Amino acid sequence: MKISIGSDHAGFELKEIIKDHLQKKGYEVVDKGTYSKESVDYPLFGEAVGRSVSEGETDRGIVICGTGIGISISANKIKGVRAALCTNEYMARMSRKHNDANVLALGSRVLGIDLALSIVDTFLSTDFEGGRHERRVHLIQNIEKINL
Ligand SMILES: O=C(CO)[C@H](O)[C@H](O)COP(=O)(O)O
Repeated sequence: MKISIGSDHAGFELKEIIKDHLQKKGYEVVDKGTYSKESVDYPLFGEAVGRSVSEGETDRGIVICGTGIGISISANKIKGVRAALCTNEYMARMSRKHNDANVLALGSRVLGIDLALSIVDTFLSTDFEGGRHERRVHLIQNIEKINL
């Protein structure tokens, strides 16, 4: 599985830790920045990861800012992106099982490193359940078609 990852300055250190963790597990990781702790604007990185997933360059995305809120809002503006802001493993599991989320958003100022890594592992190892949830995901996709 190919993963794109992006963060602002607040998420930079956690991004590097997650990138290293994923590479050690054998994932191919595409780093969309930022590349230092210098202050930057999170929408640029939410957009870059969102486009990477939406255009099929990568299978899943991970976006990180201080709270995870701004960068998840930004990624969700890209057509085809279902970004889920998760603060625990249950949310990560359900974002995959029920929502078929394709981008995980994390808050570096909210989560400890161990919890963040276990949220990432849960997100990447859980499959979409389909069934009634498929109908609901299609309804989300319909909203995108209407709001051109
Ligand atoms: O969480 C965020 C957006 O939702 C940002 O990381 C946060 O707003 C950045 O703040 P600052 O410029 O004060 O470091």
